[in-house]
Amino acid sequence: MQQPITVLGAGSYGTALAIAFSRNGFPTLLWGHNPDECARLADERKNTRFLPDIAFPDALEIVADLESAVKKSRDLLIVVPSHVFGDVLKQIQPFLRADQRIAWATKGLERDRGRLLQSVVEETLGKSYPLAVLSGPTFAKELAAGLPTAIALASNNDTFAQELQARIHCSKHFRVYLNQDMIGVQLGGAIKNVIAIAAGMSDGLGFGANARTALITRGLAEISRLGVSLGANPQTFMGMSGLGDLVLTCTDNQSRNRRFGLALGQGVSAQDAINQIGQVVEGYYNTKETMALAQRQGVEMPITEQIYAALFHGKKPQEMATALLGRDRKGE
Ligand SMILES: NC(=O)c1ccc[n+]([C@@H]2O[C@H](COP(=O)([O-])OP(=O)(O)OC[C@H]3O[C@@H](n4cnc5c(N)ncnc54)[C@H](O)[C@@H]3O)[C@@H](O)[C@H]2O)c1
Ligand SMILES: O=P(O)(O)OC[C@H](O)CO
Repeated sequence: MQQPITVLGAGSYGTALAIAFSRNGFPTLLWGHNPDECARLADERKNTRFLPDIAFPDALEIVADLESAVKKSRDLLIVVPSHVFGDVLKQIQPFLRADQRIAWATKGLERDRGRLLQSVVEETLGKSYPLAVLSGPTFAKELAAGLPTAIALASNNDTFAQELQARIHCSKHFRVYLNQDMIGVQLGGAIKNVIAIAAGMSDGLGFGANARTALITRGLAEISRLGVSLGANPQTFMGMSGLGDLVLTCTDNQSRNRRFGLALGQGVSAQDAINQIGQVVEGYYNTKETMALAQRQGVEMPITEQIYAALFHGKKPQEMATALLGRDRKGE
């Protein structure tokens, strides 16, 4: 009998990944923290709020009780926003089995302390569980709709990596690339959100394709510098969780981080922009943490610095552009 997988987090992406597993025929449990929402998902057999056109495959079961969601599967995939990631780990801890394997597709850094999520998992749950992270250019709606998509998967355990890859990879529309670099794969997915806010702001200010592309390119340089300082392989940032996700998020309006930046560039306040979007904007939460991490590592991140100044010190978008363009001349 096939082993089930439990997806924890029934937002747009958790639901899309649960659909991807169950569409491949694997028994998949999907847990959300709101019992009313779970009842609605179970009743309607679709996520009307986030993915209204996609019916759940038969292999997808909604589970409102966290204890049974955790206990029924050896493999867990956590897909909640980064600011509640640590809380969810604490909630699942009492229910964990000794043979559990834990993956996540959350893109972000630890709330307040700004560490990689792997450190949070290891600190909260110990170092005995095989771990894996999924990250790459994957808008939930396109993935759920079965449009061609590719992603990176990194793990500290080869067997877990291969088994997870085999379950979610689908030769018709979902390519899953294995990557050995857990640090780089986590970092690329987290920091691209901040750069996407910058690209959105640039477009919101009315700048053109040159400016957007310069931000993507220099943003990639920032991400790579920070990643290398943490021990990542620079090559990772040329892959799905680096360049891939950065281009996707900086250029397409499905991205909430980009739309957030667009609104800021057009003069909308951060709070109004967040309210208008009505979903998680990871870069908003993670800019502060990224700044803290860069400072700890002694890494220069000029674009991130400007986004931080705009979000938390009221710097105007036009002043940010002037500050970036007016930096000292330097080599590439
Ligand atoms: N949506 C995408 O296209 C996409 C793609 C790749 C990665 N991601 C990442 O996936 C993660 C989840 O994002 P999303 O897009 O699914 O968010 P979303 O805004 O669609 O939904 C957020 C979900 O989090 C749930 N939530 C809120 N507080 C919670 C708590 N305390 N415990 C458990 N669940 C809680 C909400 O009920 C909601 O279902 C983020 O890190 C995001 O960057 C999203
Ligand atoms: O909507 P965003 O900006 O959170 O981006 C979603 C995904 O991370 C894209 O890969």
